[in-house]
Amino acid sequence: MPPQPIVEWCYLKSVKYGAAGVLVGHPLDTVKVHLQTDDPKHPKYNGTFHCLKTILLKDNIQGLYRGISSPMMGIGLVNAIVFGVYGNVQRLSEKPNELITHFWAGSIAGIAQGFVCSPMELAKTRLQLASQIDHGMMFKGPVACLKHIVKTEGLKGAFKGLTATILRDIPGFSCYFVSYEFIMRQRKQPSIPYTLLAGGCAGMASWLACYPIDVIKTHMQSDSLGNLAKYNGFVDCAIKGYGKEGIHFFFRGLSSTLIRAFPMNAACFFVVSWVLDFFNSKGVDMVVNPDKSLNIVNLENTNLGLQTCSSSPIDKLVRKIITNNNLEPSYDLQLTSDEVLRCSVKSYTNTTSQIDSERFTEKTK
Ligand SMILES: NC(=[NH2+])NCCC[C@H](N)C(=O)O
Repeated sequence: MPPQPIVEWCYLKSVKYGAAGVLVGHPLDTVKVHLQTDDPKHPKYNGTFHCLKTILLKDNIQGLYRGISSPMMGIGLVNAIVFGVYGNVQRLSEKPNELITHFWAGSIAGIAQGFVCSPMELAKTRLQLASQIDHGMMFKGPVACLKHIVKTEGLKGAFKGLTATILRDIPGFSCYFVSYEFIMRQRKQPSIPYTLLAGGCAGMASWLACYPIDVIKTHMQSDSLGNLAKYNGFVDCAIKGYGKEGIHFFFRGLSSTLIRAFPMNAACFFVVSWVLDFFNSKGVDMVVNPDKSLNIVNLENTNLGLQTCSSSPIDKLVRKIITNNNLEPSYDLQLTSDEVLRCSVKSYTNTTSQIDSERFTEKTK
C-alpha cells in the first residue's frame, strides 16, 4: 500500500467538492431543520415545498442559505475524518472485504467525525433558526456563534448535541458504507451512472437508518441555552417529543432530507472513488519473475475497500508502469486471474525497488 498522502489528497478534494455539495444541498437542509422544529400544534409549514416557498417569500434566498458558512468550513475536515478513518479501519482489519467490516469501519468513522460535526452542526442549526432562537440574535458566522456559546456556557456548551450526533452517525455511516458496497458489488465493472446511483442510494439509506435520532439532535441543538433549556438530555427530548406529538415527531422533514441526500451523496462517493482511482493507478504493483515475465497486481477495488469506476484501462496503466520503470515497452498482456495480470516483458533494463516479490505475494493472498 502506498503511504498515507491519501488523507491530504482526500482532504483537498473533499473541501472543493464537499463545498459544492453543501452549496446545492443547503436549502433543503434548512427546510429540514425548520420542519423538524416547527410547532406541531400550530404548524407554520405543511410540507417540504410549502416550507421552501414560505422561507423564500419571507426571507429571500438568504433565508435558505443562512448558516451555510458552518458546513462550508467544516465539511472538508468531516469528510477527511470519515473517509480516512473508514478506509484505514477497513483496510487494516482481518477480513477487509466482508460487508460486516464495512459496517464496523463506518461506525467507527461515525464516532470519530462526531467531535467536529457536532459543534459544526450546532452553529449551523442556530444560524438557520436565528430569527427564532437566541432572542433573534444574528451572529456574524459560526465562529461568532460558537464563541458566544463558549462564553456563556463554557466549552461544554459547544458540544451540545454531541451524544445525539454520535448516536445518529453510528447507524448513519455504517449503513452508508454497507449499502454503497452492497450496491457496487452487484456489478463487475460499475459504470459512472451506476456509481452515482449507488452513492445516491447509500445517502438515502443512511438517512433512513438514523432519521429519528437526527430529529432529536436538531431539537437538542436548537434548545435554549443554560437554565432556559427545555430538554434535560437526549432521552428526555425523545420522551417529550413523543409525548407531544406521537411517532410523527420523529419523521418530520424526512422527505426534504431524502431529496437532498441523493444528489449530495452521489457526488460525494463519485469524487471519492475518483480520488481513489488516482491512487489505484499508482498502487499497481508488479514483480519480475525468474522467467522474465512480469506480474502486475491490479489493486483496483482493494484500496480503502471502495470499488472504483476506473476510467483508465488497465492497458494504459501497464504502459505507464513499464515506462516509469524503464522497462522495454512492448509486452503481451493477459489476465491470469481476476486480480493478477501477467504480462511478459520482452526485455528490460533494470528493476527498481518498487518491484519486490514479497509485497506481491502478500497482496494476492
Ligand atoms: N446520517 C448521516 N450522517 N449519513 C451520512 C451522510 C452524510 C452526508 N454528508 C450527508 O449529509 O448527506
